[in-house]
Amino acid sequence: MNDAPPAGTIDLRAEYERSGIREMLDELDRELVGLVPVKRRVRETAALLLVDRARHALGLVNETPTLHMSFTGNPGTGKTTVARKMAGLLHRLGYVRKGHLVSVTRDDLVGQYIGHTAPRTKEVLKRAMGGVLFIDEAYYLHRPDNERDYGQEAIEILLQVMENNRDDLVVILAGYADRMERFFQSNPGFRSRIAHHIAFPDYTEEELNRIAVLALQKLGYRLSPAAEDVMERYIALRRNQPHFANARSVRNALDRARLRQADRLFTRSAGPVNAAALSTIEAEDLAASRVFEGGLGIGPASPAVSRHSEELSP
Ligand SMILES: Nc1ncnc2c1ncn2[C@@H]1O[C@H](COP(=O)(O)OP(=O)(O)OP(=O)(O)O)[C@@H](O)[C@H]1O
Repeated sequence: MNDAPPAGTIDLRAEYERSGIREMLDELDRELVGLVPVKRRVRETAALLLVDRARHALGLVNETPTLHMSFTGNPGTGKTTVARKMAGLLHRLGYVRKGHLVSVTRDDLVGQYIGHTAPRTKEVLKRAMGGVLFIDEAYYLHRPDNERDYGQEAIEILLQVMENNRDDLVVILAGYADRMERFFQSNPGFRSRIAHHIAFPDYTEEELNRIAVLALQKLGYRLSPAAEDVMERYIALRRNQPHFANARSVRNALDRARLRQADRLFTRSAGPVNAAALSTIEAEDLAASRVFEGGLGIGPASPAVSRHSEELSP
């Protein structure tokens, strides 16, 4: 029996399996909580590229599609993580040679003195060739208040490379949606070179809680039931404080909780500790956070008094 499709046809399903794209999309689904619209867009992009490859193979097109993208959203919403996955996807489908991600900000591209910017930008572009160049807070390249800003030089080089090296470099511009929109308005060259705009929503409290559990699981830790409640409160409070950075704030909080757990075990354990003690974050490890200054948000003023609240009361 011959599995090859009839001449002049292409089995898209088989290509999907063979290229490893399915595996990659499944991984994206498993590893990232929420982000439903983003995952949908990544899946659509994969389908578009599979179809483009098939069209190439049948001689219907011979142009490389424009793959430059913009990822907009607040800090810690998964933009860098998804960009890394996107780089892998583009590599598996043969759109970039190596599939690595080079993440930069204005300071990596723009020099402080005359003559420093072009070599800097070119050096970054050289490193990124064959992969994805991720420019975080890309709008800082443009300083509308200063016409002689060196950022303009970097912009011009980038625009040229985005046009001429489309077959070996994908550029992703990332940052806050409103600032990016203003940046595109004053730099139409970028807008016209970007084909895919993906918006990253903020996580809901429930998603942030799931992110916490998943991140700890990956590290081989767990929250005690009482700590789960404190985590929920932590997220509810932290979300409304300045400098909140979605999943990143959650991960940082967990890093600090692990430090406190270690300190607690070290200084207060009377005898030997078992695996459970070594892998459990207790309520107090989280409750010591500055976010709770002024109390744990538990008591008459708090509408959601939990079943573990008495354990946390002073
Ligand atoms: N949906 C998610 N599920 C699980 N972990 C996530 C999710 N989104 C982000 N994270 C984790 O949160 C951290 C921050 O994510 P990432 O760096 O991708 O965000 P970002 O949008 O690029 O933020 P910034 O631009 O501020 O760096 C990473 O450790 C990442 O693994």
